[in-house]
Amino acid sequence: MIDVKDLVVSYGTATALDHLTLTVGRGEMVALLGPNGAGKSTLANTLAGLLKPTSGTVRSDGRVALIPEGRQLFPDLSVADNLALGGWRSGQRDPSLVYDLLPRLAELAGRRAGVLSGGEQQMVAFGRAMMSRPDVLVVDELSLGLAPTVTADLAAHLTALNSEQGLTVLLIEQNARLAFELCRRAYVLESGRLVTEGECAVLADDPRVASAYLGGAIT
Ligand SMILES: Nc1ncnc2c1ncn2[C@@H]1O[C@H](COP(=O)(O)OP(=O)(O)OP(=O)(O)O)[C@@H](O)[C@H]1O
Repeated sequence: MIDVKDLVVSYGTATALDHLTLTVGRGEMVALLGPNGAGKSTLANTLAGLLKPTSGTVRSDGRVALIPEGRQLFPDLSVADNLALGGWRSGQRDPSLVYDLLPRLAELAGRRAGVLSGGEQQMVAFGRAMMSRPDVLVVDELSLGLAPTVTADLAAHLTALNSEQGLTVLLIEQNARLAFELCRRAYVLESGRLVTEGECAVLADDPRVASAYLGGAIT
């Protein structure tokens, strides 16, 4: 569903992704971990078509939607208008599917996005992505700055979409515990290169991964 081969993405002379190869199969939910500056958002933006590869290829079947880092809402527009912008490319005007999925958004529809809490804003970004009826969802930092209960609520929605509707998900996360809970497989990126990949259960027992991302071994 997502097939990235030998991908190089540069900003001028600075290389952010350095010959990256990874795949996410149809209906899979796969995690991508990495420290600040590893190139995670660069990959997300390239998958969403916002950045062009310098070399290598990025292929995906079907429509790709992005929940961008920092949400990137239009703060002066209403929640309903932010959602409508998400449906612009696919011609999807009716937000009722998204309101069925995330009923709180129907209650917030008339509110200005800029006055919402961080969790509510992330829900709007989630709903906006779903307005395009994606086959593949790239989530750039679901949990960033959110309370654990809010993150858990959003994660439950994501898991349901993946397991019940077969949505393919690439979950980019700083919170490795969350990523390992939600995903079976993960890739670890550092300085634009893959340093390890595999089953989350195995990675969690890898001392390098545990000390860098889990604050010590998982018990
Ligand atoms: N617009 C830009 N112009 C120049 N360099 C950039 C630009 N955007 C990102 N970079 C650089 O590319 C590298 C990868 O950045 P990127 O934002 O993809 O990392 P990240 O893993 O998402 O980091 P974070 O977790 O902090 O968001 C970094 O060295 C960053 O400084």
